Amino acid sequence: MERSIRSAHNESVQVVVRCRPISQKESDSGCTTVVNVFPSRGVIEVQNPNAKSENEKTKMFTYDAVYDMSSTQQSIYDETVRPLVASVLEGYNGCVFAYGQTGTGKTYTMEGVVGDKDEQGIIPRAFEQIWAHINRTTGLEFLVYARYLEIYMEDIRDLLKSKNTKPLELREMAGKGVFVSHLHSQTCQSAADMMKAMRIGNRNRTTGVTNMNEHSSRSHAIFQIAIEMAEEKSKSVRVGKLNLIDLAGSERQSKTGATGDRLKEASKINKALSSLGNVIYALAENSPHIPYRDSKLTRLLQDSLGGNSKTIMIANIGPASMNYDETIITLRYAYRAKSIKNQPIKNEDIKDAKLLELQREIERLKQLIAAKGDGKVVPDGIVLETTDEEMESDSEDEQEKEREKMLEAGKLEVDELNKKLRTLEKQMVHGGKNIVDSVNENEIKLEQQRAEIAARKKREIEMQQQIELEEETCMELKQVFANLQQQVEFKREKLKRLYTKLQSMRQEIKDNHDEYLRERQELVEANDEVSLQLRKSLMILENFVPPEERSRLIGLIQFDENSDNWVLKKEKRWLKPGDRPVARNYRRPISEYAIKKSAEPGFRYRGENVLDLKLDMPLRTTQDYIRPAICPQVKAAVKNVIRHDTESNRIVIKLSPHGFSMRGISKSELEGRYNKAARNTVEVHNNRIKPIPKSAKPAY
Ligand SMILES: Nc1ncnc2c1ncn2[C@@H]1O[C@H](COP(=O)(O)OP(=O)(O)OP(=O)(O)O)[C@@H](O)[C@H]1O
Repeated sequence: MERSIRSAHNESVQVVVRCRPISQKESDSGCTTVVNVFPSRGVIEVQNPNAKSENEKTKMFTYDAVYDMSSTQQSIYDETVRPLVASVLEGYNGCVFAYGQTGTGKTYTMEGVVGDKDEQGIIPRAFEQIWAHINRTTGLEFLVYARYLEIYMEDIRDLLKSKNTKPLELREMAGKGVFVSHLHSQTCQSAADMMKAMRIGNRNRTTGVTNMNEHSSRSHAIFQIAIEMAEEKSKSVRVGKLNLIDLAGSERQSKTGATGDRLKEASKINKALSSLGNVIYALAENSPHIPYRDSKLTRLLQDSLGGNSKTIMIANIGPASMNYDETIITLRYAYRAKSIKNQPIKNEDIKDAKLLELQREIERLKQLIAAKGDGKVVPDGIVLETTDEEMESDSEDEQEKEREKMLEAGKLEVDELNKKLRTLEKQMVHGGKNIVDSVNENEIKLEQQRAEIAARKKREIEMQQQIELEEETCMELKQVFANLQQQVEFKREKLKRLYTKLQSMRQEIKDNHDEYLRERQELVEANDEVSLQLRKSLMILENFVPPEERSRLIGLIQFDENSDNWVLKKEKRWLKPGDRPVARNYRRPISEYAIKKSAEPGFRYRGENVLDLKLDMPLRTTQDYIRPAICPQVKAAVKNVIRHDTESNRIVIKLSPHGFSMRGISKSELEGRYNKAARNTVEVHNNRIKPIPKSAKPAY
């Protein structure tokens, strides 16, 4: 899709934080509330329940807006999301995503209680706003479609299709950015249509139970809405796109009680979220490399973070003391995200919009119907008007019959075309259609008032933050000191305040440094593991793969941008006459016997790639050797015989005849070795080591 070339202005990602009420489970387990929210100043304060010093006690963060436990779904929507959806309706890209620890209210904020007017979340409210706008706007034609996908364990799934479909691929195209290929687009004609799509998708979404949340979202879910709009009969189309994202929760495995598959799932979730954190970090630091390619989530969010979208991040936190660490991590991420700058641009004059295609098809059908409808054209383009000569040659009756038959067929075709036209026209929505229903004076006034209040509140927070900042610098100037003592007192007070601030900043730097060290350690460990794997693979390649096969593989390997992975190209093999094809890289049962054989364990083809094979380990190893059990009586009898024989110097140790020649040890050398340990008590005779009777003299 082309984008208009317009000078874009920088706009920061808007970050808001919402703290949910303490849950019954948390208060039952004796947790206290450690989060204080100051909505009028946009400030969140968190008390460290395990603080060892005064400096560690309170942490303070400032955001664009903060919402406390009593905040309503309506206020969050009106104050933060409504202006963004209004921009999308003008042709901008918009993105709202909820981030936070598991069980902190991301799904509640994004979806809420579906069907409950007060409790419904951002997604259903956005549907209402979009359709209220369309129904009120006259003179515009709209084409609206929805897509719903989830990223589960790094696989992309279409939530509007049945659950067991193949994972979808990510693609990247110049001018179109990153997109998911073959994702189903559901055309919508009302908010109800969108709600239906959302319900279908939610039924297909992967959820599970964890210690922290009974209905935990185990995947990242993205609801995409595209709104194409054009003035009637105009060829200039604008497209607004909205991404509404409910991320899976960040979590500590120990807290969620994850084991087995759930643990694997959790580590994938954490990996994707940590790559999101890395992208946020790199953008905030203005790093030259932004690691978007590290996960599918970050690739899909590329436009929303540092791209051409207007973006709101909603960081969800819980107030309980037991979640202090996770809360701080979320607040830090959110704080970093504040400095990300996007360049939103209006998508205008889009040449490959579906709306244009639809308009063209409708126009074509209309022309076809008009041509067929006036009775001149029947199927296969036969012209019904007959010439005088023809009239003369055929009988009138026959001609009449023929004509009726053709007209009938023509009518059927026109009906079919009309049906098709109606279906296509239905997909396109003419703005202002339900103007009577939706233009309720009071409702519009109320909406305007809400928008005004929201804008005023935003201004107030900004002003308050500005005032607090300036207060520190201007206070001194404003103060008129009665005497020197007062001045000293004031300065001491100021110094104290600044010192506290300095201490808290030092602590924050220390915490950040500790976190950095921890992350670095994790990276080093991950790197070590990857290096080990690499070394192992290289070792196999160097020692077990013939050089010609190795260079063939190197020639075939290439990086696939779409799957973001290395793949083996298909090799073109030109067979010379008489050559027999050899199975490479795959098993190729060619006869019934081979098929039967291939089912047997250990069966292999000559041409198989050894890299794909697992080592056939022996069924038993020497380590597994279990001595045969000997009954104690037999053991005692054998011991007794040995003792008796040793005492009477009759023991003979039989040597393998190869022992000498293989090792090249001479008779005298062997005797020397044994006698060194056995104090001149053995002799070698006819390959046998014999103890020398105590009475006899050594032979040398
Ligand atoms: N602001 C709120 N007011 C009232 N209840 C809330 C609020 N936020 C969350 N809850 C309740 O907390 C519970 C967990 O919320 P939710 O499922 O939305 O969490 P989540 O962050 O989406 O979790 P996960 O990451 O595991 O999917 C739900 O029962 C929800 O109703």
